[in-house]
Amino acid sequence: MKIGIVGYKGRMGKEIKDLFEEKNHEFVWGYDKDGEYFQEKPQLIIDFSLPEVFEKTEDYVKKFKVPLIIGTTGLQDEQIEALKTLSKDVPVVQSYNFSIGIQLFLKMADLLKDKIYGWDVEIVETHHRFKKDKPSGTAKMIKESLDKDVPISSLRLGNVAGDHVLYMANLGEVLSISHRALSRRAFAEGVLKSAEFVINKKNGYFTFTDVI
Ligand SMILES: NC(=O)C1=CN([C@@H]2O[C@H](COP(=O)(O)OP(=O)(O)OC[C@H]3O[C@@H](n4cnc5c(N)ncnc54)[C@H](O)[C@@H]3O)[C@@H](O)[C@H]2O)C=CC1
Ligand SMILES: O=C(O)C1=N[C@H](C(=O)O)C[C@H](O)C1
Repeated sequence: MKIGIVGYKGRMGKEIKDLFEEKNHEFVWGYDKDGEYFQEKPQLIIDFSLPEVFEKTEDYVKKFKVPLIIGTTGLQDEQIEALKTLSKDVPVVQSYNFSIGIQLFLKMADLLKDKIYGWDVEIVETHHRFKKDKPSGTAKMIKESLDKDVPISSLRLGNVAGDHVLYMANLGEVLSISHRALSRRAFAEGVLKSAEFVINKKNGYFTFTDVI
């Protein structure tokens, strides 16, 4: 595959570029703060940047008419709507977490959500000090999967790649589900799976749940 990355100079951008190149795919196009890198037209675009870059990504996806995989967090509702509109013309995969472990976490949360009536439920997420958004996109996905208003606590500590814990307690016991990304590689692997999934699709809106 010949890939393009929005945010290619960032932490995730570099991890994704490295992984794809290790697997003999080619990085041919990029967009970052200092503009465009152009070698040739990409076959798909991957966006790990910031919500304020979204419109630029949208323009490039329309211009190249290629699939989009987007992991940028903190998107506004209107931007998610815009992705759904875009997906009528090109395939789109959107997720706030591309790790397999978080997919399993969401399945466990779904299994438990009807069985913890009256329990205290809280989410704690911990990330590196450079993270711009709070709470994390993953914490928002976990909360959404529970169908109820659950408090989220956010810690910003050192270089933590991404920890999420769902605590559930009654007066006699505490149950928790926890996930720790040991590095950004786990997310990049999910992006590669998504690229293989989406590359030959014509259009449609997908999440990482659809991919695995
Ligand atoms: N969905 C997932 O599995 C994951 C999502 N993320 C999300 O990915 C995004 C990026 O995370 P990191 O790589 O850690 O951040 P980062 O700050 O290292 O990288 C962001 C990149 O976007 C570029 N950028 C910022 N403003 C720009 C502008 N106006 N125009 C063009 N480029 C611009 C920066 O120069 C930088 O290279 C965040 O939203 C983060 O929450 C991060 C890890 C996993
Ligand atoms: O910014 C990060 O680093 C991460 N962001 C995502 C989020 O906001 O949930 C996913 C992951 O936890 C790392």
